[in-house]
Amino acid sequence: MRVALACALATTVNADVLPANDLPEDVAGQLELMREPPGSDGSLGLALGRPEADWTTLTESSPNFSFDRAAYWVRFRVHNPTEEAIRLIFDVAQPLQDYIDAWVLDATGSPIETWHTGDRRPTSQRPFLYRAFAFPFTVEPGQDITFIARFDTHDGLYDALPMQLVDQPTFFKQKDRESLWFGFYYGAIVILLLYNLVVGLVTRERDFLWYSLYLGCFLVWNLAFRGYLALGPLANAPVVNNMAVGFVGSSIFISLIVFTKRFLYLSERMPRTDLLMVVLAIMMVAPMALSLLDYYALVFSIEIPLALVIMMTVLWVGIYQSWKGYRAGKIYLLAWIFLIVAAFAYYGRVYSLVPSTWLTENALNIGSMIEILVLSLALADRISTFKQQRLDDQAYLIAREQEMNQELKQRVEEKTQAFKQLAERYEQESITDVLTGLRNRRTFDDIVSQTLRHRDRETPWMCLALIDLDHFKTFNDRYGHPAGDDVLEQLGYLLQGFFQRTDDFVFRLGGEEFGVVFRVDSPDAVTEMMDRFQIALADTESLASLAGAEPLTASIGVACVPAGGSMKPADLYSHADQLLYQCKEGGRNQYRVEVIDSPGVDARHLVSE
Ligand SMILES: Nc1nc2c(ncn2[C@@H]2O[C@H](COP(=O)(O)OP(=O)(O)OP(=O)(O)O)[C@@H](O)[C@H]2O)c(=O)[nH]1
Repeated sequence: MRVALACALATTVNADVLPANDLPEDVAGQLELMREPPGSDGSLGLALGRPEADWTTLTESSPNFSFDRAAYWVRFRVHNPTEEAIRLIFDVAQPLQDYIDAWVLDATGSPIETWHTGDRRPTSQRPFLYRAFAFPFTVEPGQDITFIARFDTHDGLYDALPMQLVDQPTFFKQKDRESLWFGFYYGAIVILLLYNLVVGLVTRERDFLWYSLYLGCFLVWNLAFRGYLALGPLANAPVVNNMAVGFVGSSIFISLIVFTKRFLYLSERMPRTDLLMVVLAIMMVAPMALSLLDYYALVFSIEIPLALVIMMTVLWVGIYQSWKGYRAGKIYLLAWIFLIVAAFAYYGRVYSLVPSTWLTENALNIGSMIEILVLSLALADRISTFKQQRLDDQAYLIAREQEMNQELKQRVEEKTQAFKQLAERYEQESITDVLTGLRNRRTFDDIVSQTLRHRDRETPWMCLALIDLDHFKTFNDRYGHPAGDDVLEQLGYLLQGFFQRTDDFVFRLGGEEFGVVFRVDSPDAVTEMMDRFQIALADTESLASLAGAEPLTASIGVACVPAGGSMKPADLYSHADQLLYQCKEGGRNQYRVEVIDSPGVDARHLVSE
């Protein structure tokens, strides 16, 4: 089949002698080709000794012998019909050709120039420093020369061999343009690589790091594939450069798989395809390892089909996710379409399926550049989406926090209010007598002293009445303590009802003793008040019904003093208490009123009748 391929590229008609001053643009049909018979020692002598019938015309300018262990010979003749020497160059723009031996022979068949080069030989053996292989020679006026070259492989794998024969100025002009173009291309990849690497390191987003690894592998592979690696520091270590093509080539696909898995969430969205991708990545380790053992043809016979399956799979992933409406999937598909179209254009040119133009020549570079750019943009877009998501999350958290703070504040307020009410209740309870609901002794001193201090023109007199039930012990003993409680309660009601002005204060001071703080415009009104009270006490039905046989009576001591004076509460109390005592001594059921104009002076004493 390989022989058939070689024959398909050639016809049996031998090519003409080429005029050095008027070279055809395309070498297709101008070169002669011979497949070296097995067992040949590969020497120039043996090739020259072959019958002419073994040579066929090469109809392709870029033949590809693919997998073939045989060596191939290419030959052409040039004549310089002019008066001047013409400098030409035979360019084999295939940086990965393993071995090339080339000779320029004069008309007698003697070698004028000899080269032994190829990417498996040190770069220093090249005619000059160039990423591929170009052979410069001069055709003197009237001279006929024959150029003959032998192409051989390390272990039987050829790539396309794009050939051209041009004058040297044209060649260098072309290569200057090419260098510029590649400079832009690699520069752009390096910038994108650094950008993704820095973003990955700063954001700790591993997608960027895997993508950077993919870019890094792609860059190194491309430099090796395009022959630039052989011009670098490892120029004279061809084995390493050859290993790099296979090793880094496999790495590209492994890093691409990891990136795709993460970028498109394959394990969640396409678990079966994810598994397939993992298997393919593991399989890719085989050519990687083989490349280290330098099994070049074997590496590519595994790597190429695997790469095709991977490319088809990632294409499927892109199509499926686009169909499902995932944004990342759409961008990914777009990026891959560019690369795939470019790859078809490039290889189509190699196999003469599409015309060889600047665009098809550089299709891979353009396509890969767009692919890389689109994926970088997709990643950047993802970062901005993440950022937006983070901002949204933050905004949500802030709003939630505010809401919770508000809730907390409200709860604290409610609790504070409840505590306040509770405290007020306790406070109220602490100053309230449980049985009668009247004020107890606690606030008595304060209220007495406040009322004593407060001058009022309308009611300038302040009185303190101490009311004590008579023979209450006997009542208790006779009717029981609960009945006594009822009496005290009813008396409380009575007092509250009787003294109900805003500046009247009724207290249960303890036991069956009650106190009333009240104001009057004149002390003369007090006796009349006390008379009324005694009547009320006797007439109050509830009390009367409780009292039983003996009516309930009380003794009352009332001390009155003009408010705003220097009378002390304790002294006032003591006066009232003494009056009460006198009432008890005087036979009970009576009141005594003492009017103290100024403390200790001119006290008027009024007694109930
Ligand atoms: N039911 C009842 N009795 C009380 C309460 N507090 C005090 N007492 C009783 O009131 C009585 C007061 O007795 P005394 O101080 O001897 O006074 P009295 O019997 O009223 O005699 P005089 O005051 O001298 O008329 C006692 O028997 C107390 O137990 C109370 O809250 N409820």
